Amino acid sequence: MASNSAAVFGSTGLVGSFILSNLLATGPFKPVTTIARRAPKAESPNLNSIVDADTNKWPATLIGLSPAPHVTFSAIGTTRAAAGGIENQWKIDHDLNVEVARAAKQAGVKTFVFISSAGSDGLLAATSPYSKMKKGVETTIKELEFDQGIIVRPGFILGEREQGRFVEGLLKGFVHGLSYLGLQDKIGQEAEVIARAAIRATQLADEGKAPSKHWVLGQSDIPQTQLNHYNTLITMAARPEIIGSEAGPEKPYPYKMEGKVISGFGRGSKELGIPTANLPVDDALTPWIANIPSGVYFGFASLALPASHPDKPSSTAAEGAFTVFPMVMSIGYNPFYKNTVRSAEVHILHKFGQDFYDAHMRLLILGFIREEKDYKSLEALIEDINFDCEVAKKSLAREAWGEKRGKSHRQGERRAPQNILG
Ligand SMILES: Cc1cc2nc3c(=O)[nH]c(=O)nc-3n(C[C@H](O)[C@H](O)[C@H](O)COP(=O)(O)O)c2cc1C
Ligand SMILES: Nc1ncnc2c1ncn2[C@@H]1O[C@H](COP(=O)(O)OP(=O)(O)O)[C@@H](O)[C@H]1O
Repeated sequence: MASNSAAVFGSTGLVGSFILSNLLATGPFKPVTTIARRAPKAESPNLNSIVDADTNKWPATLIGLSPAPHVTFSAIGTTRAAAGGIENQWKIDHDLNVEVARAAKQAGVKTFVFISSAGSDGLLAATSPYSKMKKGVETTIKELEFDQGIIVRPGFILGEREQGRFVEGLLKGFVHGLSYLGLQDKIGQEAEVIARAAIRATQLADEGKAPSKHWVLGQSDIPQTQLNHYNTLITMAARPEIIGSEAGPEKPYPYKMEGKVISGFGRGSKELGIPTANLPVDDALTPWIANIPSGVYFGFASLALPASHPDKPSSTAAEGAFTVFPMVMSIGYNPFYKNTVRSAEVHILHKFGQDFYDAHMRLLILGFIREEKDYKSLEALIEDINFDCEVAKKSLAREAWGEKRGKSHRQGERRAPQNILG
């Protein structure tokens, strides 16, 4: 059994897809196996995706995995409407989860994580069928006596479901509104926050820091656990200066997005001395963005600067022509500032003589540097961002990442070649 392999069930759902993308982007887990009815959206050389429409076969498939996964996550769940009635929902939310947990035990899985629900242990557990299903699975996991059982009990799960649900959209607005009152963490949690808490809990368990062998994370533990994740997972000393293979960007990269540069909160230049050009985050235009981990990425930005802009090179005098620059960017909630809306902000590695709001910007995202973190001081945030800039510069300076154009990038004078910008 490899101590760093993981399996994820429910990987095409809301929380499961974030568990998968966070494991692939940041986790030390290799390989990450998914067993699902459909292939997950995530791509990675470390992903072992097993697609099988017959859920009855999943337990045997899990038992047959070699090496057996060290950790297994189950975020399997559906709705009564999607399942076509409560009986069918029971077969998935209860029976399938129970079968998967039993198979995991038989396979020798050490840590089993189940995404349950906040109602599973209160008054509701006795009355609501949904809570009964979750409670039934929790009881099985406890009885199976894994080395470590982890039960995550979120309230409302906030985030864009693949199908996009209207009611959920309304709820999201309502619960986000509560964040101003300091109540959001107690009522509903972002899908990505739940996923990170689940992953971080497995790491704490491996470090012998789980409070018990059957660890239940309640609603207010969830943001706290993932905050620990931000604070302790990455230390400067452990950060690599170069990211990615010498041979060039690997799947799932590149990601592309584009749009007009919009205003942010005006903190970049004023507070940090690091201006960031913001692009609107639109899940409809860039569906991949809903499922990628929040964090710091790097790549190239092409800008259509107006003819009047002092940084517009004479060689690209034509209006609408693009100039390419290396960039580092943050996608997420900026935990230091506790934003409740996800933003995409690009710091271009070039000193500009003038702003370029409204200019059209195209991004080619080639790799992931690190997760976003909370910081004790503004200085610590600035120090980390400056280190990110160095990582981006060094990583992009390699030939397969665009070094051939290194000079022109630095001067911002030519388009990047076809093999990179496509
Ligand atoms: C490379 C890079 C890394 C960043 N990392 C973090 C981070 O770890 N945590 C955080 O709270 N904000 C992070 N930020 C976001 C800054 O907090 C953000 O740019 C700042 O709040 C400016 O916001 P504004 O553009 O809305 O004015 C990062 C920004 C950049 C460009
Ligand atoms: N190197 C750079 N990278 C990104 N934006 C820059 C850079 N230099 C100047 N800018 C300009 O600064 C703006 C961002 O300023 P900032 O203070 O972060 O405010 P806000 O994020 O609220 O718009 C960008 O939209 C862009 O027009």
